[in-house]
This record gives sequence, structure tokens and C-alpha cells, in this order.
Amino acid sequence: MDTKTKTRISIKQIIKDLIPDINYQLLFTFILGLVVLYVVFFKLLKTKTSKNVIALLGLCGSGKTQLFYQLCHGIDVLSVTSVKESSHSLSISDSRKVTVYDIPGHDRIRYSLFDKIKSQLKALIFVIDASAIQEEIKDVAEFLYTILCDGSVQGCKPNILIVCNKQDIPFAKGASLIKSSLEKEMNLLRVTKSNQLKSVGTGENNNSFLGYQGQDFEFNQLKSFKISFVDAVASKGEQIDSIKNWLKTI
Ligand SMILES: Nc1nc2c(ncn2[C@@H]2O[C@H](COP(=O)(O)OP(=O)(O)OP(=O)(O)O)[C@@H](O)[C@H]2O)c(=O)[nH]1
Repeated sequence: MDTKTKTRISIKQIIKDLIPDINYQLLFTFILGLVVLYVVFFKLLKTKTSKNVIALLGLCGSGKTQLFYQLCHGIDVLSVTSVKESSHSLSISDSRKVTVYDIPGHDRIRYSLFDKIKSQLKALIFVIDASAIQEEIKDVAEFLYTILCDGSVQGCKPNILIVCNKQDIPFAKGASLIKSSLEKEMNLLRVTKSNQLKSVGTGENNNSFLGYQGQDFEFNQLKSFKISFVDAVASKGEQIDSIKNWLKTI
């Protein structure tokens, strides 16, 4: 008898001595269960910790880069239209760090850059130029609608902050007015979007219709997201405290 077989027999003997009526099948199932639990636990932990991205989104010129520099470096920046994303690690509390991405607003590149990070979203900051919202409402609503319909974004359930920036400019619209204007615009948009999908024969697409059927669209119908609106002035970090406070809550 070799030493390996001897050891196996003695281990079996020890277990038998300890628990005389042992059911090996039950023991095996128990150990297998523990292994499965261990794997699932670590997978869950990994998914939770890997969602540490905050994306700054919005149309060109809304003030994303200005806000990015204020939040991450506490400085003002003389910015030009961005053509590639910038990122920076930011501490949002003593023990938590996130990576903030400034995604350029140009419609040719914003989606491809956003696609790279959207599966790791912890939160989204959507920046609007409140002084130009009357002219830009359709584009803003379309961009926001597309983001909210995205399957990966819906899967991440990020907290969303809609920043109504440039409140220092006379006649800039306030957050509550912008919220209701966006709801009206998105109400129209979801009819066109779902009709477009029907006409190309894709049938029902759960992601394309936001809110409740038969009711006017309201942001609070979106249960996957926690959406808040704030007024802000990113220039010189004049009015960004509400954004900083929100970051602590995500
Ligand atoms: N008055 C005022 N101007 C601002 C404010 N925030 C940003 N700006 C100005 O708006 C312009 C555009 O700001 P950016 O931060 O470059 O805008 P962006 O969203 O990053 O633009 P893209 O890179 O094209 O996507 C710059 O001239 C900023 O100085 C603000 O709160 N008030």
C-alpha cells in the first residue's frame, strides 16, 4: 500500500471516528454548496466594486469640462471643445473613490466613448446649458432619452444628476422649469421613438418606451434610476456645492 492511499484511509478513519454515521453524499453536497456560495459571493463583490465610474455627459459647450476640473482639481480651465475623454480618480468620502470621465459632447464621438465605460456606471452627471435650453431642448431631450433607454445603463441603475449649469447668465432657466420642459419633450419623443421601431418591424422593445403607457411622461416613473435636478455655476466653482453633496450620497 503506497503512502497516498494510507493517508486517504487514515483521513477517512478520522472522519469516521469523529462522526460515526457519516453520509458521504451529504458531505459532498454540503462542500459543493459552500464552493458555489463562495464563487457567487466573490462575483457579486467584484460587480459591486467594479461599478465606480461617474460619467459627465451633455451637449457641446454645456460646461462638462469646466465642472470636471472644478470637481477633480478645484480649478477653472480655459477649455476648448474636447475631442477625447478625460478621466480622474476622485475621493467622494474617506473610504470611497470613483473615476470621473468627461465625455465630449460632439454627437459623432460621444456614444462611442460612452460605450466603453457604460457597463461600470455608478452615477451619471448630465450637464445642461440652462442659458441656451430653449434652443437646445430637442437635442438635450433626445440625448438624455437615448442614454436612459440604453440597456447597459438601465442594468447599472446609476444615480443621475441633471445639472442646469450657467445660472450666472441672465435669463438662464431654473432646474424646475427645465425638468418640466424636458418631461414634455420626452413625452413627444417616446411616441416618435416607439413608432420608428414599429415601422422598421422590430416590434416591442422594452427599452425604447420610458415611463408608463397611457400617462404623460414624468421622471419619477423611471424606477431604475434616482434622478435629481440642481442649478449650478461651474465657472470658478461658484455654485457646485449641491453637486459635491450629491456625490457623497451615491
Ligand atoms: N457663464 C458661464 N460659463 C460657463 C459655465 N460653465 C462653463 N462655462 C463656459 O462654457 C464654455 C464651454 O464649457 P466647457 O466646459 O468647455 O463645455 P463642454 O461641455 O466640456 O464642451 P465640449 O467639450 O464641447 O463637450 C466655456 O467657455 C466655459 O468657460 C458657467 O457656469 N457659467
